[in-house]
Amino acid sequence: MSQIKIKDVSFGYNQDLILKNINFQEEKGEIVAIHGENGSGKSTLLKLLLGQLKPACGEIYLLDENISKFKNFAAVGYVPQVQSFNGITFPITCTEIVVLNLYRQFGFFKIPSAALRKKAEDILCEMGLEHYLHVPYNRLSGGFKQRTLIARAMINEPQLLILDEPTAGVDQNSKINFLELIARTNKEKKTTILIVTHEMGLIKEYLPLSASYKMTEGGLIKC
Ligand SMILES: Nc1ncnc2c1ncn2[C@@H]1O[C@H](COP(=O)(O)OP(=O)(O)OP(=O)(O)O)[C@@H](O)[C@H]1O
Repeated sequence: MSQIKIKDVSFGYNQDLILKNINFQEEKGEIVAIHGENGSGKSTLLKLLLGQLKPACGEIYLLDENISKFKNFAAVGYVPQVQSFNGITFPITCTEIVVLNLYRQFGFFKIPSAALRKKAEDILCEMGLEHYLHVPYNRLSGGFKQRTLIARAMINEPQLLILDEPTAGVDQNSKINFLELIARTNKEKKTTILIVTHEMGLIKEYLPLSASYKMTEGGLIKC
């Protein structure tokens, strides 16, 4: 069963196609990286995969199901760029950011139970954030913010983890810690990982990639 299958997909925000006839497949347990110039369409491809955009033509399957019918988004963890969460100005804590991703399990009153909060705290501790559980997210360093966003994605124990430029904007040590964490997660939990990156050299050094692709002129070329 393919975890991701993209078949002859094209897409444009207007008449001009950004993605042209893309074909791509990723199997269970693989780690695959995509890189490419700014504006080449990497984030657009991820938005199509997450069902946020609809292809002009072609088909997309997630966990063997057509994206147009796909509902099991708890099985797909998405880690956005750290910068996309930098706009948070209210004092939401790390634990709250993580527990909110369990909203499907909230009960009648739509608030998280003590057990769910404990689950969020446990995963943050696993990520080495035990001293930051109640610290407002916007006071954390870039590396710790990134770990919080990974904990948020991992709390649903996803089969598939999609990472959008996870090493951008964090220091070298945090990058390496993060990549070691991703490699460990893949090995121990057999999580399938798709990673969009500008730092292919670093990714290749620290992750056992099954394949890498370059996005260029609307196409996806295997490297
Ligand atoms: N909502 C939108 N409406 C119109 N055009 C858009 C929209 N979002 C992105 N684009 C355009 O689509 C193209 C691809 O953008 P995209 O963000 O997918 O590239 P990217 O490869 O992820 O870039 P980067 O590496 O800079 O993050 C760019 O030319 C961008 O300006």
